[in-house]
Amino acid sequence: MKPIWQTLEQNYAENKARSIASLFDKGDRLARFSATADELYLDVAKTNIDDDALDALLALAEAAGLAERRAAMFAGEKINTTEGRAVLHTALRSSEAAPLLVDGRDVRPAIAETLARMEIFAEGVRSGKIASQSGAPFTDVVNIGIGGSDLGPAMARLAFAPYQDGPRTHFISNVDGAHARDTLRGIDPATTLVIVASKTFTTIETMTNAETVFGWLRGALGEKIGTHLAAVSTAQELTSKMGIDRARVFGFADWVGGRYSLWGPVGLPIMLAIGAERFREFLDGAAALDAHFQNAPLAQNLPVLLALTGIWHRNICGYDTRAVLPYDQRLARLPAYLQQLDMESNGKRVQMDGTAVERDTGPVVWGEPGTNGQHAFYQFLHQGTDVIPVEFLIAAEAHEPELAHHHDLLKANCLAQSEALMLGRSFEEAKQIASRLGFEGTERERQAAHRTFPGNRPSVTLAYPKLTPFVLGQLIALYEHRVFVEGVVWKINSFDQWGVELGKELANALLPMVQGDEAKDKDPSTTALLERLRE
Ligand SMILES: O=P(O)(O)OC[C@H]1O[C@](O)(CO)[C@@H](O)[C@@H]1O
Repeated sequence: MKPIWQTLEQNYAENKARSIASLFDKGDRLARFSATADELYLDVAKTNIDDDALDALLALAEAAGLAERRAAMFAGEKINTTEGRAVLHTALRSSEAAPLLVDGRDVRPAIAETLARMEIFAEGVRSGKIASQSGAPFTDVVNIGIGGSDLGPAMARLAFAPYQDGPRTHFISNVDGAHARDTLRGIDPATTLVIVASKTFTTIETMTNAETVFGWLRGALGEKIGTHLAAVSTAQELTSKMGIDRARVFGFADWVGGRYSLWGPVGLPIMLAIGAERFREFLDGAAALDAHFQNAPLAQNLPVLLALTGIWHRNICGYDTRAVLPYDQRLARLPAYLQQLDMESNGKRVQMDGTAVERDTGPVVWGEPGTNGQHAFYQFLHQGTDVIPVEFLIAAEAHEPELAHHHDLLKANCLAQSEALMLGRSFEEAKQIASRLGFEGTERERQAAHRTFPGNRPSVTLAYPKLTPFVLGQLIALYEHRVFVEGVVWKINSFDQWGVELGKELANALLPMVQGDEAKDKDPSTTALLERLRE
């Protein structure tokens, strides 16, 4: 039997120029190339993957040991082998009762206890029972964190705007003082609760911002600011050093990766904004997708189909990037969130065993909400020299029934884009358009060339009834598991992030030179830049 990769490469070589639209002529393509999981519907039919290619891709997942790796993750085995850790963010949203052992200890009681403490705290703040120093209810929450301690709640905060009935939430992540300054402007420290969120509690950006924000609180409230503070971390002893009351510290274990952490205490700002009940719905959505990922046959399994489509585009077609284009303004931060989830997880160049990867790994992930993107970079998507596989997201219903005509336009645009990318417009059609515009002869040909769309550009679409907490939970879990499946096929560790370390170390070494020390052992380019950047 031919190796699976070779089968896929040959299939693509033979069918590269085939029209994607023609694939719909044969049989019921949609039945095989779409699938549902509770509220989510995934359509991967507008791609150049045919039945044989899908068979081979599914065989690839099986041959990579997907079922075993998946079972190992959910069972709490230490699949993050470079850090010697289990990977159990799924446990944070699970309502299963059977013990889940890590190092011989059941992790479920601590998860349940922390969630219950979060709920008491969040509902206390929301009701005004837990109040500011003056006794007035908290009106604002400032979350200080970066990466996984910021992107998840910041993304969800926007997504859940229709459900926001608690204090306003704000996010400070960048060490750039402008972020703190601009965020704090207009907020009253007397009624602001500050959450310091950091898995390690050593991240320089977060520690620096925390000191600045604490100073801001002290300026208004005096030295005793404890009633205005809370912390989220795995390093409880470090939170005490910062003077945060133990009762206000919400811990989690090292088997929750930063970029997978919004289901636990890192989600506290979301719970404060929308309440404990809605937050549970968010967890339930993710848990439903977890169950689907574990139980649905691979051929109808959303994360598997999405991952295999990604592998086809990355490894077989050789596309370097993928665009995530939510036709949902409230998912404006989803692409940024997915950049960390996907690129920090799968931007790897060695396999689990330390040898070089055999294939390209994670692509560049980028995107913007539709329809804004249409008026910016879609020109490139339709007529540029690179092909970019696109992932559209769209809800059947908006939260604004009185503005239904807006949503109709949004849906029409989303569908139009995937259709236009697939069908394109032939030179002949473009010539007819040029004729109608009054062009003749060679000028008609020239004008037609500019109005021709090559088409045959792939896209997938994710549709859901409405952007509810349950649906967002499903969506995020879907992307998490997609990243996992791709990582399994590429044989990489999707749960470490050594690639962020070198820059951190060099920044520490450079700081004294930025502050005036002589530049030592630096290349001429860096030395010259240091000179220029000194105040
Ligand atoms: O939550 P912490 O420990 O402050 O880390 C923040 C982020 O920094 C990283 O370690 C590296 O960027 C991310 O993985 C993490 O989400």
